[in-house]
Amino acid sequence: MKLLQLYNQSVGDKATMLFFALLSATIVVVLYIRRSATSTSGRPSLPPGLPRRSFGFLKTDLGMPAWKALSILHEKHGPVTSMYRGRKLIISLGTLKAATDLLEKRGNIYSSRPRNIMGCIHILPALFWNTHARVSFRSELMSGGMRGVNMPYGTKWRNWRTLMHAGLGIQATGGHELMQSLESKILLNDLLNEQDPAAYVTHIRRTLASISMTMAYGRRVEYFGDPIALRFILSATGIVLNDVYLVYFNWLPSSQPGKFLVESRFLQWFRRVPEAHRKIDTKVYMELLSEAKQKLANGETETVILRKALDKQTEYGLSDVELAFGLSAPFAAGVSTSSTSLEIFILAMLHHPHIMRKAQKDIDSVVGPLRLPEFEDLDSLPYITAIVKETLRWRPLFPLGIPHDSLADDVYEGFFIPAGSSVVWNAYLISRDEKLFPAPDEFRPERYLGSAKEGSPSDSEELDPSFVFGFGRRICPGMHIARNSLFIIITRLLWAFDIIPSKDSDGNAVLPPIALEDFVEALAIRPRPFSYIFRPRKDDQGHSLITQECKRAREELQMHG
Ligand code: HEM
Repeated sequence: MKLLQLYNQSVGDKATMLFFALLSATIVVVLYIRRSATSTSGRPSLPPGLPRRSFGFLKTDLGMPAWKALSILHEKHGPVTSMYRGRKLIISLGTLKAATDLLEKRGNIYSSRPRNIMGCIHILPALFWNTHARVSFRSELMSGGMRGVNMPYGTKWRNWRTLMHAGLGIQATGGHELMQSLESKILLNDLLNEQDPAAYVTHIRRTLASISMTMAYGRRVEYFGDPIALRFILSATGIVLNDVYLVYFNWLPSSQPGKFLVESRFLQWFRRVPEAHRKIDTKVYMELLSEAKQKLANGETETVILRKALDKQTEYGLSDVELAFGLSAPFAAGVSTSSTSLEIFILAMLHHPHIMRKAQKDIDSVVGPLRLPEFEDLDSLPYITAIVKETLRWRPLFPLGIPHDSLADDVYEGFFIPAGSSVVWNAYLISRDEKLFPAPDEFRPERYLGSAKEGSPSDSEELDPSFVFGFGRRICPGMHIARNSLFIIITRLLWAFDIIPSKDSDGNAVLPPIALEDFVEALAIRPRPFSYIFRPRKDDQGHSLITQECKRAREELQMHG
């Protein structure tokens, strides 16, 4: 018996050893074959950067924000660099020229999006480094692939994009100005009456939420706690509600390994939560859609996107649910982006009071005390337009853009870019390009004005940080709406208030940090919550003007549905 046990044990040990020897040999052979298959002999090499790790599915923790890590790689390797995230090749473009050359001029190749089954598009940069993606565009499991921003290049995306252009494009922007103006009048009044500075931000978000919701569904967000709007904000922007999301965001990449995990049958337990969320999202969007349809039929609203979507529904073969998801885009993509930009503007004013005073002087001389600034003042207020541009450039909201996936093999500047690479543009580095923006760390609106326009690409071209809105076929369709919202809100805020720092218990002014490293890091950065005060700068007459304008705005919005 003992002999038999010893025999079994030794055979077992041998079998185990044999098994491991065979396994190791197989791994070596597979790695060798893969390496040879991807060898660069006979064709250009991949852009230099961080090579693939053998166990690439493990998290690549760079120990610093991704925009910084990739900027260091660019310093070493030039305008095109690469790194792997798992098996996914990430190509980073570090100059405006490289980004324009590929993402714009070769838009037929570089206009798709990475496949993203579980997490969110924000996860892509979030994967490089240890961070929670707090605001996200949901993806396949959570949206059934119905969110346009995540859609791969193709007919479905093009159809969705047509709707976006109809409702948000440059021709449509004029149609939204009245509503943007009325909402921002209400914002001024809300801020004037707000006693708690910590609540300012909720008024700003309400305003932007209402603007987006009205554009898509013809429905206002009257107060921040509006349940359907709140649900929508959480759902469409993916603001993290609970730890379950954090778990997904932390370990389920949009790269290939995550894809395999999600697709593996016995590991699908985690589908339940996102699918449950999708059900709730669908319910909210469908309710909003049917309410909007009703209003449209009764002539109570006129939303261009919805009308166009209904006109095209049959031609595009869109189900009601697809249509409802499609319409959620302005909200999903437009609220947190615009409100974070306003927070960045406020930070800039706290740190550069002389710029605020200069802007106020301009506004006072053009507008005076007896009326509010209007869109018609835009041409007379170039300094404010310059402040809007500088806000967008100074702290680019998407320091690495939103990844475009490539659809075909390509060669650029002698480097091979295989199909299926994720291409990001390093908006942070572009915003720091000394040739375009001398003294780039300074917040300096003057750089866009008069003889100071030393960074303009040419005499005929105006210096504009439009790269913050992306490139080519996927460029942000809401960019004009965003610029308009920023212009009217910033002008009115500066007309009505001084933006000043809060004080600590000893009465010293507290200036919040402004370094990008201090911001919350995700695909879109945002400042950590900070405090400040809107100090009214108008007399009683000015205050009653704000109150009256707000009352009229509410009535008018009521009339327009
Ligand atoms: C300061 C504000 C904003 C910034 C910085 C911004 C930036 C961006 C960027 C970088 C992209 C990706 C572009 C690309 O892949 O090349 C994008 C896409 C998008 N943006 Fe914006 N955005 C802003 C506001 C808005 C607003 C207000 C709306 C709608 C009302 C909007 C709607 C969209 C949509 C629908 C997409 C997806 C486009 C696609 O994938 O085809 N954005 N935005």
